[in-house]
Amino acid sequence: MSSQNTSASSSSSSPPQTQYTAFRQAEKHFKNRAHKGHLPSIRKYLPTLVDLSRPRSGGQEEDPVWKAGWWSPENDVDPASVPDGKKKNSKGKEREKGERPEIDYSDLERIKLSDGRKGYIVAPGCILIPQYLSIDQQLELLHSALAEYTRPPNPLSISTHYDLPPNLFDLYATAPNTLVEPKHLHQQHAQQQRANSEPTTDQDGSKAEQQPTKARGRQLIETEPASVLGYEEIVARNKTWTGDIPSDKLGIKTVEQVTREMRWANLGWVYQWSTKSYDFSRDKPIPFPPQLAAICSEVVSSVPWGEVFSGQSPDAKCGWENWPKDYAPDTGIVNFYQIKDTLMGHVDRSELDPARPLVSLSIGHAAVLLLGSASRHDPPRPIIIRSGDCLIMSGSGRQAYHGVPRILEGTLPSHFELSPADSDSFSTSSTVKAAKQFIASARININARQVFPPGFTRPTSSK
Ligand SMILES: O=C(O)CCC(=O)C(=O)O
Ligand SMILES: [Fe+2]
Repeated sequence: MSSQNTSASSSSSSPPQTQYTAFRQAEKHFKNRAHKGHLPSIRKYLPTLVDLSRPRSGGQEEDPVWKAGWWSPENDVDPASVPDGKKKNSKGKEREKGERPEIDYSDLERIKLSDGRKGYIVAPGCILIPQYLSIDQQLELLHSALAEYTRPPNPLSISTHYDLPPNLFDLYATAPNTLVEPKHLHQQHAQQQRANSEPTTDQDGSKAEQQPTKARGRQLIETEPASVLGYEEIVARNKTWTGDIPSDKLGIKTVEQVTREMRWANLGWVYQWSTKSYDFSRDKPIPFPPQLAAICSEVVSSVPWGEVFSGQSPDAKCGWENWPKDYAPDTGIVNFYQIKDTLMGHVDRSELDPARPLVSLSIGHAAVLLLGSASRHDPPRPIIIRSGDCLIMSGSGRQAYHGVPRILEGTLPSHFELSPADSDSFSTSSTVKAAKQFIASARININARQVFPPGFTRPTSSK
């Protein structure tokens, strides 16, 4: 979890390229939207690129990434070297598709799950299972993510700032012009707001979006891993935390606008973005959705963990022997990305067990996911992550930097398209139709984790 923002990187005030870490360089490459008509070249990253779910050439479903022009040779041009007047604009004409290169996966170790599916070890402890979710599961999760997981008491990125109706997504479907008031109209926090208006900066010096202003980003602060701090220290530190402060810069909006601004929904144990830790002052977590827990536990129990960690001495002791029996997610984040949104490189280290699997499911548009190592100085591997893919991060892979610098426009699989049958049919519910409308310009990522290792007893005195 890290700072998610919507701004394209600026070049004028940024430090020279050499000061950037390898992770940041890749991030900037894929984020760049400064040159219209030039998508960043995916081919430039071909030697390490992973795109395991792409439909076979000549198959029934055309590869949407290819169809959208991401392989086009024109994208290999360094946009900075094209004089302004000569910039090509692909608007109005079909993009040149280029040739789909073959990708060499010989360095990826393949594993067989107990249900017969294939998984690929894309980094130590990190397994990509292409097309793990069936089309029906993708459609069901799309609907649950929007219509169920956004309901109270689950916190949403926008709930700090707006007085939200409890049935937000029903209204999005049936009365999208319903007005929503910002909280600051009722609450006075003038002093804290002034303090909060200082911009935050990430390690490379680029600005992380200010959370209060746009009610969407996440503030970045570096903290020690929860497994190092320990439960009692986290509880002690959080005693002074009084909650996030509503922005004073927001006006009245419609339900449709705030829903499109929503960046995340929190499941289970509540994560505090500003302290980068879970709120352990509650007796128990908000109940985690059982169907989602079942999907995540099932995939974890079907992985041959012994093979995944064979030959990795530090990971040999990470406790993987127990996961098939006792993995039970108790927290999760649902990320909602509009096409221009990005998620900055980060490590998820707020769970008390630093090695237990994080299960990450993708729905809707494809994206470029950068997966690095525990150091930002190692070049990350770009992975085209597509709807239905499942990525599991575990063992030392939980310390790996990762981020989503680009959502790939034009890559929505056809099963999400609103069909004439959907539009005419009274039996298709309004929220099912609205979910398809939402995903037409979005990607959803649902990731599940387990904060407490099984058998952990919370000291009652320190809650
Ligand atoms: O969107 C994704 O695939 C990754 C999300 C993620 O890394 C996070 O929420 O921590
Ligand atoms: Fe993450």
